[in-house]
Amino acid sequence: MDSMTFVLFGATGDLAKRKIYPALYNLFLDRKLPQSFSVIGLGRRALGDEVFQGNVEQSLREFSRRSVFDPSDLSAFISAFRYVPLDVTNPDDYRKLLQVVEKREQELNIPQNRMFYLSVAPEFFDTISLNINESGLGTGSGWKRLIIEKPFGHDLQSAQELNEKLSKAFQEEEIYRIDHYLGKPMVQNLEALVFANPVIGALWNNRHIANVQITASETVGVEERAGYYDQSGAIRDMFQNHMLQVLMMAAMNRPSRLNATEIREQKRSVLASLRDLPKSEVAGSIVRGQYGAGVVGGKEVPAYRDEPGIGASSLNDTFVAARLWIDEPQWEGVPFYIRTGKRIGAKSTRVVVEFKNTARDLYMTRNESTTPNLLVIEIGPNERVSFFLNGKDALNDGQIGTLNVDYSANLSNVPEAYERLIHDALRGDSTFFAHWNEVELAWKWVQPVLEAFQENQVPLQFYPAGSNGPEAADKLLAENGFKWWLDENKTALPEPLSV
Ligand SMILES: NC(=O)C1=CN([C@@H]2O[C@H](COP(=O)(O)OP(=O)(O)OC[C@H]3O[C@@H](n4cnc5c(N)ncnc54)[C@H](OP(=O)(O)O)[C@@H]3O)[C@@H](O)[C@H]2O)C=CC1
Ligand SMILES: O=C1O[C@H](COP(=O)(O)O)[C@@H](O)[C@H](O)[C@H]1O
Repeated sequence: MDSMTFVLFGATGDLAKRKIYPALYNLFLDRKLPQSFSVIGLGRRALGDEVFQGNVEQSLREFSRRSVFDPSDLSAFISAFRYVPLDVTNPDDYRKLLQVVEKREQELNIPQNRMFYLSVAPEFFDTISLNINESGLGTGSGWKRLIIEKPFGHDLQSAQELNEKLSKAFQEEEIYRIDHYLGKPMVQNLEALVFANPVIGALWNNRHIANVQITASETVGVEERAGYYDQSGAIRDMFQNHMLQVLMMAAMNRPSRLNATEIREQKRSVLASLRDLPKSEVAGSIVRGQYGAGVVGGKEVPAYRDEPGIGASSLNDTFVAARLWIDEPQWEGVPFYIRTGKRIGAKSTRVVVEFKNTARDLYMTRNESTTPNLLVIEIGPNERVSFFLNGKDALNDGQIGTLNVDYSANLSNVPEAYERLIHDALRGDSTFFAHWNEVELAWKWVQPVLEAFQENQVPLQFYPAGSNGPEAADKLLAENGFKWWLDENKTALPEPLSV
């Protein structure tokens, strides 16, 4: 791997502390960082190198997935860190930064390969990229790359404007837009499950699949992010990015090769084939919800409108459910349902594929009922793949019951999303980053939904905290003769045989 300088904007912030430093440290211990590297942290605070290095060490002790710290590893890692006070809006500060970067490159005798990581508020993304360009930081003799956090715009127009500005300083292949869902092992695994298993791949079409359900439910509420979340809602915070990324990964066609260009092209093609949802039809296909007071994990929690920083009449969506259609022959007639919400009874991110129940008629002649075969792919908090099949229950006169073929991954100590993604970016592999084409198409699809919400054309459905979301989300499936398949605690997955 190329030696490089990692320039971190937002080095004193929450994300750096909780995710980026632990990720870099784990990569260092796993020998996945280059032999020589330099990290330059930036923020407005006036810190010296030593204090900064102490803060980095503190964050490792608090947030790293490893709990044992070898002093020599730790000091070798920490010694790569320097701090430069910088206001992102001040061009002079970038010139000072350039001097420090160059000095470190000379000391370490490394090429001018520079990774710029923007872990700051999105309103600074364009200013920073412009200043990187104008200060000479971005015109060294090595490569330059930009890792950029979400959110990428707050609607179609702002995303296009941002992209336009970024593209003045960075080529598309130099931009790595983080979507941490793409760093999750089971999201990455969707491709292998379908394309490395002919037995599943052969069924991956409308002849065999009745519907696909993608859920990301969370038990947490708005937490301390009222300012951001009340302007964003579930539709921007989760749906436009993470949920549509999972949809693309689940529904893409077979790539001819397993490289970034091919996989991203197949993903793009899923979004390009999504049936448009005109504003006038949003209310028929989208459910918009907000949590009321309730009980989550045995604890009483307040309604969204009573959360600190949220207005008493906020119409913000904390839950969204949607029915989507992909206008490709492979998926004709197969509804894809997506739902995501906060303050739901259980934390669960999963894809459930319901197969057509063609065995039903045969077994009905014996007064027995079969359950549709289900493939359940749990993305988090556990990683698991389960097949729910039908079989004879020896303990019940050989009647048909549900067999569960279950694979549970023990991923307790595997690299977490930020490690995998930063490692990929350092290697120049953009497969699991969001390409502009995907981001733009995602905003294009979502834009009429944003407008319909804004104009209050979609009724806001209240649901008690701790429930599964508004009943209207169940009706969305019932209209097509389906129901949500939930997790074991929430009863609706078929009860497996005890044999
Ligand atoms: N925190 C999280 O879990 C997640 C965050 N994100 C995204 O990551 C980014 C960072 O979030 P987070 O770390 O939570 O934010 P924080 O508010 O915790 O940190 C913001 C950082 O920006 C720096 N900063 C603010 N203004 C300036 C300025 N004018 N010049 C230079 N530096 C400045 C701050 O440093 P100082 O105060 O020293 O100036 C600080 O280091 C955001 O885009 C967010 O959306 C995405 C997913 C999850
Ligand atoms: O990006 C975000 O994701 C989290 C959910 O992530 P997960 O990995 O825990 O599923 C969500 O809570 C947050 O609001 C959103 O900004």
